[in-house]
Amino acid sequence: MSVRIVEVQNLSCEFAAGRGRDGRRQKLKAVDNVSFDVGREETLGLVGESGSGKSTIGRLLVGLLKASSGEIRLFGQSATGPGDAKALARVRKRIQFIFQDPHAALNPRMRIGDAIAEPLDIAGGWSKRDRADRIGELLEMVGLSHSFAMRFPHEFSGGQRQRIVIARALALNPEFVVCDEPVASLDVSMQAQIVNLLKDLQERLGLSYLFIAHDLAVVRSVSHRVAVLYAGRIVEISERRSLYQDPRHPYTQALLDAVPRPQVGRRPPPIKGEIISLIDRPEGCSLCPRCPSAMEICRRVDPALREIAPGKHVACHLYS
Ligand SMILES: Nc1ncnc2c1ncn2[C@@H]1O[C@H](COP(=O)(O)OP(=O)(O)OP(=O)(O)O)[C@@H](O)[C@H]1O
Repeated sequence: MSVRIVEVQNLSCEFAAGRGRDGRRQKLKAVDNVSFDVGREETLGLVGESGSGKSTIGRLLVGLLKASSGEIRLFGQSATGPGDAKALARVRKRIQFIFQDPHAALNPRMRIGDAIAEPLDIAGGWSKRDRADRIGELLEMVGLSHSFAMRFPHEFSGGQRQRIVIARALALNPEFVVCDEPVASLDVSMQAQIVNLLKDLQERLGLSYLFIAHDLAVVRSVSHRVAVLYAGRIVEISERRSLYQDPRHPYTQALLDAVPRPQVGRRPPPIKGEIISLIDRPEGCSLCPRCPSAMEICRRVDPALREIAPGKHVACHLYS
């Protein structure tokens, strides 16, 4: 097993959610007791429908949000406990975040060379010459000509803008990148190009990724392992091949059934029903109201995530 560079233990994150009917303050538990790790040069795919807590986990890892409880260790350094603040700041420089929407991520009035160099300017210490060389190097690294540096974002397609966003994320040589739905806003052929670019960069630069998506099709070719998230909890996590060939959790099976198939031509309906309330979580398994395999026990007892085969963890009473 490769070195673990990200270790997450029993992580939870709550948000204030106004007052309930009784006037009491309510909390929404977006991430509930989640544990996983990411190895060096590994991609962990994180998949779940809208509202399942994917972005919250990504933001917790890069320090944009504070955990309510649990522990995050980055390169061996605690990011949640009362650790060494300077050491943590050094570790944070080894981590970057790629946002979903390349249109929103780029300032329309900033030349793309300056946008890419923003992290260098913030870090400081770059001569004009080195800065210009680095911009050219980063543009070429993501498959764009260094002559584009003087252009503005509106001169580029969605896919090209995402390449620019990736170039900016790589400016300070990160080792771990949280990719939050990096291809969600692109058409299918562009999605494949960006996924291939990220894979290529991983090989060349030895990167590790947390790759967030709401669709199991998108993470298939890029992930070494995949974690499936439902209502803020991991319901299945395993090696990629095992997840796609032998999905065990009913929610993973439903997500796989919802993957579009070219020969069918249209997307089958996703699992019926709504995600449970994250404010007032009912007893028992969170999927129970929507689960085609629900049993009596599922209404009462919340299943723990258990290792049912080497490296394959599932939270479902069908396997207890
Ligand atoms: N800052 C916030 N304040 C209050 N609630 C929030 C906040 N951020 C997220 N939430 C809530 O937390 C839950 C999880 O949101 P999150 O964005 O992590 O889900 P997601 O799986 O990334 O969804 P999507 O695919 O739509 O981006 C949702 O119910 C969301 O409304």
